[in-house]
Amino acid sequence: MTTVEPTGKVALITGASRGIGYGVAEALVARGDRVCITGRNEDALKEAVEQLGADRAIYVAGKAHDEAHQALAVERVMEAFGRVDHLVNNAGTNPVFGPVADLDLNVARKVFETNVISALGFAQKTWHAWQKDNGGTIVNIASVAGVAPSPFIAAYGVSKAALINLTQQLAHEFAPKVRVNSISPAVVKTKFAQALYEGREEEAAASYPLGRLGVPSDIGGATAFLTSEQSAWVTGQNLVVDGGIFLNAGVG
Ligand SMILES: NC(=O)c1ccc[n+]([C@@H]2O[C@H](COP(=O)([O-])OP(=O)(O)OC[C@H]3O[C@@H](n4cnc5c(N)ncnc54)[C@H](O)[C@@H]3O)[C@@H](O)[C@H]2O)c1
Repeated sequence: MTTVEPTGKVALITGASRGIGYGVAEALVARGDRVCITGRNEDALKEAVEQLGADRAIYVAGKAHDEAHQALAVERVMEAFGRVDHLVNNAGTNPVFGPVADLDLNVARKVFETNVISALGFAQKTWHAWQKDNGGTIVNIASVAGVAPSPFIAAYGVSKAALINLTQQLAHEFAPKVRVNSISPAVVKTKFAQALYEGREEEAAASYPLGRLGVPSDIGGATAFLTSEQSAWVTGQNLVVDGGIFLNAGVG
């Protein structure tokens, strides 16, 4: 049970039983929002809801790219809370690491489906709920790999670049009712990114001007800003949250 004063606002967050999505859910619940988290693993979702507080959180299990799941999730949020204010498209995948010349196109399709089509579908379904009710905000969790190319993760990088462009498209079309922004993190300590720093975290952290890798609450804080009135005149932007690592691009 939480004692925070409720904001009356409701957020739908995809892929949020762990990692960055969970960090976002924690940040929004901590300020008094109610949340609906989605993901594929029902046990993990149940546990996450218990930790967030059953008075503040619900879950809907399913695959983010499945249209029926998208519709159901929005429907459940409306049933449970009577409104939706924020959509955070966080679910994402990167199953391959290797040269673009050998990239399996079926894998590339799957990456696009999860990283781009899911966000597009959830935005559509939420938009239709907004038409009957209030406006709101969308935050798409992109990546620094969508801003500058990273070798050996072409499908992922291109999908995140598409997500950043989708953010701008939606920001245009959904204004003035809905503000749409993206966040592009560098390496954040989650299961997804573990292979990038495991056994060499100190060395990896040293290349960041702020001296450490990201943690989910860093992205939670940025999302809290972009879903608050403090960012009321911000739309169509991609907020790079990277411990300053991009500053090093100009060095050497
Ligand atoms: N961790 C990083 O360094 C980093 C950096 C930049 C961007 N990101 C992005 O942040 C987002 C979250 O990543 P994370 O690091 O927390 O990873 P994670 O693996 O810890 O969490 C990803 C979540 O998305 C869910 N998910 C994946 N595919 C799904 C699907 N088809 N349907 C429903 N849920 C699905 C997973 O089950 C999991 O709950 C992703 O979009 C990722 O691309 C992560």
